[in-house]
Amino acid sequence: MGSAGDSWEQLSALERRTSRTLTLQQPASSELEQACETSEVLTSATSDSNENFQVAIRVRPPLLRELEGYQPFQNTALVDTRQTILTVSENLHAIQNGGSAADAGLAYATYRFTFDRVYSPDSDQAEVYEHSAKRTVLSTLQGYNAAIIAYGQTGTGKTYTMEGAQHGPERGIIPRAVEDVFAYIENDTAPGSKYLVRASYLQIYNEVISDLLKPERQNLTIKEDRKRGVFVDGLSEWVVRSPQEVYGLIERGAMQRATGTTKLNELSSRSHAVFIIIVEKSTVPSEDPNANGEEMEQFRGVAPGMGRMGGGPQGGEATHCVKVGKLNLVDLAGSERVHITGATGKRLEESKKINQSLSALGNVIAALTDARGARAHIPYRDSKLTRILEDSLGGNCKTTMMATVSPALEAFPETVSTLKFAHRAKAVRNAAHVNEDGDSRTLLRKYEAELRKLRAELQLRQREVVDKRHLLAVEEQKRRAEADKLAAITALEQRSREFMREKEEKRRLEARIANMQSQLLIGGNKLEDTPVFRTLLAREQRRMRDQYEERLRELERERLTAEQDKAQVDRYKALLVKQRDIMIALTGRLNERDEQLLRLQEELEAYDSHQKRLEDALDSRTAELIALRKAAVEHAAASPIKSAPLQSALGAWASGPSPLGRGMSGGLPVGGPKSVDSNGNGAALLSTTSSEFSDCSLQERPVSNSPALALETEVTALREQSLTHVKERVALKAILDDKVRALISDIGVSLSELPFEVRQHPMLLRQLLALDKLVGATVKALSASV
Ligand SMILES: Nc1ncnc2c1ncn2[C@@H]1O[C@H](COP(=O)(O)OP(=O)(O)OP(=O)(O)O)[C@@H](O)[C@H]1O
Repeated sequence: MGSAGDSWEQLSALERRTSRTLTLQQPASSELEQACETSEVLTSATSDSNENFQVAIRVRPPLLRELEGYQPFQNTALVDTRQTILTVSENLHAIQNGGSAADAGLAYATYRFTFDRVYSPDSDQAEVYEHSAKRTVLSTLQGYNAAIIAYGQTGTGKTYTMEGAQHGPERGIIPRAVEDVFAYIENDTAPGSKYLVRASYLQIYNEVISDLLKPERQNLTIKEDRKRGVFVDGLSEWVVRSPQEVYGLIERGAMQRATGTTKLNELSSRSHAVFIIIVEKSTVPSEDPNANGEEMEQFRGVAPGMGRMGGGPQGGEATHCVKVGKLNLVDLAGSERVHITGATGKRLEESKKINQSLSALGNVIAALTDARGARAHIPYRDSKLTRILEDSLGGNCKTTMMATVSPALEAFPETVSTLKFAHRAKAVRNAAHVNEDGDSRTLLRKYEAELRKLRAELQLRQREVVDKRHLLAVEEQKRRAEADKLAAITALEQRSREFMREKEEKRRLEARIANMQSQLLIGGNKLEDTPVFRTLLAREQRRMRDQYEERLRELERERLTAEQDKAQVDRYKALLVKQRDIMIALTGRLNERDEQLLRLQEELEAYDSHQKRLEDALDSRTAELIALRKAAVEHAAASPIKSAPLQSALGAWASGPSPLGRGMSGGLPVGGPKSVDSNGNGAALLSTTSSEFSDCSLQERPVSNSPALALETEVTALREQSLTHVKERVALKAILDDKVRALISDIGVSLSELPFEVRQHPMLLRQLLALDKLVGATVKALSASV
């Protein structure tokens, strides 16, 4: 970091560079006139108008300290009548007196510059504002970025020009700009236009950016984005609705601004201050059907008297056009020569920083106006000041640079330096364009959206309030109705009590009357002793007796009917009980029959299996018998010894034709005992066969001890057993048939005994049907199994 002297050297070097570029050299030996001509020629070469970057010079009046200094005051600045040319000379007196260059002397420096506007010490604040600020300020309302930058040596009137007094004719550019902005909005009668104004105030002190409206926000950083351009992150923005609100902010910020007393200025600004006004303007095309006055009124709530609004509650956001203009009002700290100001310590540090940043500003201007063509690199980032003013210098901005100078001879070098700097700045070209915001990020859009939301909420609340009121009214009605009801009940009770009292009273009176009547005497007799009374009484007694008797008869009839009904009911009950008992008995008997049937069935099965075993045994014995007989016959035929008894025993088998030849197999009919038909006819067949066997057994009797005979005997016994079984089965079947028939008949009888109405009872009918089915199935099963 260099010293303040170094910084000043840098500035001087910049001046030298600027001088070279302009070839505005101090006249060497030529006449002053010649120098002036040279100057004029050179200035005219760069005087082409640049709408977006205007440079104006203000020469302030001499201050008291200059007028009353150790040397007599000597004016060095001369403004031409057209207020565009400024001549500064160390010997202006000579020129003013029509002297020649020779008169002025070569030792005196003289410069002539052309600017967009030059203000003499006679120019007041209003004039400066009207010609050099107003247009720039109003361009903000059209959506342009704009900047008014006050530049100059310390104590030359930068703060005076920018701020001036808050009221009265000495108001500076800032208060006038604020007034103009609000006046313009007030007068904007275009339907659908609405505005939002907000303000910020910052300072750069010792290369630290701080928020003058929120002093706790220090050391803020600079950022940049496509939409907002360069901006200070975290800087507070205050929505303002009137010039007074802005003045309040300026006052607050001014109290925070770093100032100090220097040799050249009792209240010197030791920081660069930037007051920022952002104006958002929303316009709605007149044909927008959503346009109405309501929105305007709503918006007036935020910024009273801020123009005509449009856009319905739905906002017609798609058709809204929002322009955002930003106005930077910059009051730079003044450059100073340390050896003149005599700064030390803190002041010296401040001076160094101020000069450094101003030097950076000079470098940016030099880079922007380099005669060799636009330089690729513009050193905006060399200081906070140039970074913040990036848009204003060579960017998207309409800028007015207001350079202030002192007319005093003692400030001549600084004046020349300032003028050269300002002259160089005239070559800066800005490309300003309207900032239109198509998206919803502008504060105005956000406010509109918020307003719509709040309005909807308000409507809802109002509705709720109405609903609640209605509810309260209903509840009040209900409460009143209940009170009325209570009152009516109380009145009714009261009436009832009164009625009861009256009734009691009446009864009492009647009793008294009766009592009194009973005590009345007619013709010296008591009333009840009179014949008329007795006749009437007897008639009345008769009538009453007749009535009672009739009533008694009626009661008797009713009693009889009731008894009959009861008897009927009892009968039904008895019938039902009987029916229930019958059903129980039937069920019991059925169960018994079931068990019997099961037992019989089991017996039958046992007989069957036993019979089958017997038949098998019979078959095997018969086969054995046949085999034995056959062997005996063969043996007898083959034996040389003919045994008569044997022949006799073999009988027809040995001599006659074979029993097999008569269609018999082994002497037994095919099928044997199995040929019993289902009708029991097999018994006859069996007995026939048995008699044949009987014949055989008679022939075999002589050889009773032979195995064949024994077998025959056994077969005969088996046949008899089998026959017995068949008979038993037939008998069993007959028993079963009888029992089933008896059961069916029992059920039939039981049913027929039931009274007709019981038989017709639906439940009984259902049970009977079920029973019938059960019996039928049982009979069928029995028949099949038997
Ligand atoms: N045009 C003017 N008419 C009358 N008085 C002026 C004018 N310009 C400046 N002054 C006075 O000059 C003095 C210094 O002015 P000012 O403080 O505005 O200078 P500055 O450039 O802001 O100084 P610094 O850079 O030190 O802050 C003040 O007293 C101010 O009132």
